[in-house]
Amino acid sequence: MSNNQLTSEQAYLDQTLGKINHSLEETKEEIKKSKGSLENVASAWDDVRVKTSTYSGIVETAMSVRQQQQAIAEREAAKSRAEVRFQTLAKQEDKPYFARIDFQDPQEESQKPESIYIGLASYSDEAGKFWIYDWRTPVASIYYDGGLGKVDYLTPVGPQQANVTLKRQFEIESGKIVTLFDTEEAIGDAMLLNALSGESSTKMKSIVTTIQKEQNKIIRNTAADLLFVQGAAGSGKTAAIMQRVAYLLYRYRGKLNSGQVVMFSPNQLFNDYVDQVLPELGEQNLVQLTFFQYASRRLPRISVQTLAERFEQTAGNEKIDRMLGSLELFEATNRYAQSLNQSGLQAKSLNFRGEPLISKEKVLEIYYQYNSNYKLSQRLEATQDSLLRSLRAQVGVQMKKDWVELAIENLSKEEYDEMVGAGSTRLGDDQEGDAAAATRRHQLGEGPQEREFKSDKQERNFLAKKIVTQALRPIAKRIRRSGFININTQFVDFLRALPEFIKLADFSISNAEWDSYVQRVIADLKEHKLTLTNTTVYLYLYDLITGKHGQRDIRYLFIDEIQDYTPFQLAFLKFSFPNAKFTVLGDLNQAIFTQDWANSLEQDFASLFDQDKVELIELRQTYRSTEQITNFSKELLQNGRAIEAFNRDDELPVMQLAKDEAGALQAVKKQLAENAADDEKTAIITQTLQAAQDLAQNLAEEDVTLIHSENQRLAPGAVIIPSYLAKGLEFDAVIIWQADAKHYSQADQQRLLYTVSTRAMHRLTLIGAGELSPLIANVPADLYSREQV
Ligand SMILES: Nc1ncnc2c1ncn2[C@@H]1O[C@H](COP(=O)(O)OP(=O)(O)OP(=O)(O)O)[C@@H](O)[C@H]1O
Repeated sequence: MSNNQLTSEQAYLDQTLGKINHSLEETKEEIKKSKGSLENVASAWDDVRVKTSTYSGIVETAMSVRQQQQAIAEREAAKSRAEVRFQTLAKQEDKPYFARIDFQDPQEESQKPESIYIGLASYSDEAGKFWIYDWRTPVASIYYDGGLGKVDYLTPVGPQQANVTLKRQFEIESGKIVTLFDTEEAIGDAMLLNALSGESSTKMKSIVTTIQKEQNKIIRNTAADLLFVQGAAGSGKTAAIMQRVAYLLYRYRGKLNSGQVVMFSPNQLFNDYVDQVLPELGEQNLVQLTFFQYASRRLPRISVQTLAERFEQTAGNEKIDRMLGSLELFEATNRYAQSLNQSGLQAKSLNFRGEPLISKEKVLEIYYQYNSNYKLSQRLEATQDSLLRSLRAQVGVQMKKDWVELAIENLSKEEYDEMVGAGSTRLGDDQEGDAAAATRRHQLGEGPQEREFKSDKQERNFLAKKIVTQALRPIAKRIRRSGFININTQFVDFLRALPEFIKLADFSISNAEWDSYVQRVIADLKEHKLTLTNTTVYLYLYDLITGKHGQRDIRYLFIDEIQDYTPFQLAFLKFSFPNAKFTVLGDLNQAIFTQDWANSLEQDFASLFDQDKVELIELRQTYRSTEQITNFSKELLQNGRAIEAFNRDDELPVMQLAKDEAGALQAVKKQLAENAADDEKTAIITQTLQAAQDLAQNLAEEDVTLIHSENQRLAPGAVIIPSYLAKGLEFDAVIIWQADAKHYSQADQQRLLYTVSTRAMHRLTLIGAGELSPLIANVPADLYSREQV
């Protein structure tokens, strides 16, 4: 960088900042003005004369109220526009841009190249000159996509070409250029290295200044219905999708809002970790939830298997879990539901005062009286209508019963007044609303006046009708909510009938194994418990029977850590969000719940989409960890070769093996102290929750926080955390606890060990007791150092 360049760039920056400052002052004025005029308009309410004695007076009053409301709404909109602009400008005042590119249209090479500056948001002055371009504009894509020379980029009107003559990156602090470098690369290594050498934090940061070419493809993709991102641990999958959300919100501004974008994330801690990225980019947060939350919210009376239970209880059920999570089962559920059109619905009697009012046989008779061409949802709707009619017919029957007589006798004065005063409502209407409105009208003296009865009989009949209608109301509600279907029994019936709908032998499951599994599910259901896999089947079956169509307003759905989902769950999500485009991210090497069969997940899920609309992007370069940590951890895998480390040098991972657990504990204490002295934030990662709790007890004297539940917040200092909660997170230093033969020896623990090792950014220490883990013994000896402690 020459001094001349620096001087002229600083001059440009000063000019830009001058403009921004000016706009900032103007916007401040605007806010003040709109606040003032809002107050003026509001005080003008006093001038609105209410005239109600004549018809024209009423019309006049209504008109002026309306004008007044409109004036307030306009002022408010202007004020909030100005406030948003003010916030953007205030951010720009600090760091207005981070890059510059010069380019020419290849068709017009005789002309001077155009220079554009790229920042977090666009800025143009009164004359319409663009001083800064938002990083999401089509032209800014040039910055991320290639080096110097000819570059293609996509605009809303089609592909464009540019001949890039300069790429310059800046670091600006408080209005001064700190560094400036020109690069021929897409994004120079120097800038990236700088971005990556920072410390870990409890909040993920935005990466807009250093988005890589492959990541840019993910961010700007608008064509795919299913965008499948397979990427190594730390390759920036999560980072890329957070910027993708910001991009989509910008690209479809006005048509898409953040409430229409949903992300399924691995756990709550992760939600907490990423929740600053979008606000940092000037956008609102998207809706984030875990699959567990989604499923258990819909089944408040069932306790759905938690993340910890799922992680610790899957052993022993692999074959059956695999079948229950398969697309074959999804299809089988469809076939079973279809068969209910002929017979097999499990109904419940609608009981009233301890006895069946409408028996389950009657419910079934109604359900099956319709033509077999009916869809399940139509059949259900027709049944609901018919049952509501039967219920209304019951009013007359019940009115004659003794319990009604007794209820009339026992009416208090208040109850009597209430009944006699308010208007009547019909069963099956939205009674709560109607009744409330009627009472309000009554209180205002607007509703029907207190009745006068011609005879005692008339009074009795009136009261009896009221009492019966009220008493039957919960049943009407149950009918409208399809409470006459016994979904628990239906689900069990499906499980029992399953061998007719799927070949168990294809999954190497014997009939006896299946029968005993069904018995276990029945026992669980009695205790109101369901595994996550079963919950999904249960919900899908329920949705098919009741004809639910899912949430049609959701336009984009993101699923992170897709390797922990079953094909069935994914198919269910596709069914539940029928209008959404899917972006799914995963690393098959980090499958810690679904094990080997995660390998077919990609094809399974893709098979649900139009093949022309499926795109796969692979990210191989890792950014999180140092070269040494990446090279070590990829050797833990059988197929880790394709992973490329980013050239960032640091110390080798260390394997510390103690004679016994007490020695290992000492080693952890020592390492914790060393990391703290070096200012490295440490996570001690255990395999299970139990191990984390035990270790926390043993380290009670140390300054560490146990993260035992996903509902906690990430604490700023050192933490102890079980493996399944560490997913997606990162720490300066990681200590893997019990990294020995006793705890990490099975082939299926390879991925787990890989997942936890790749949480480390700068320092990785594995601590164990007894024998060296065979999984670590497989790693070439020059990739780590060994210490006997
Ligand atoms: N282009 C980039 N510029 C700067 N930092 C980046 C870039 N890409 C990724 N990173 C950083 O690398 C780290 C890992 O990224 P991220 O968490 O998105 O990876 P991931 O693929 O989701 O990992 P995992 O599968 O292990 O959860 C983060 O700190 C992220 O900010």
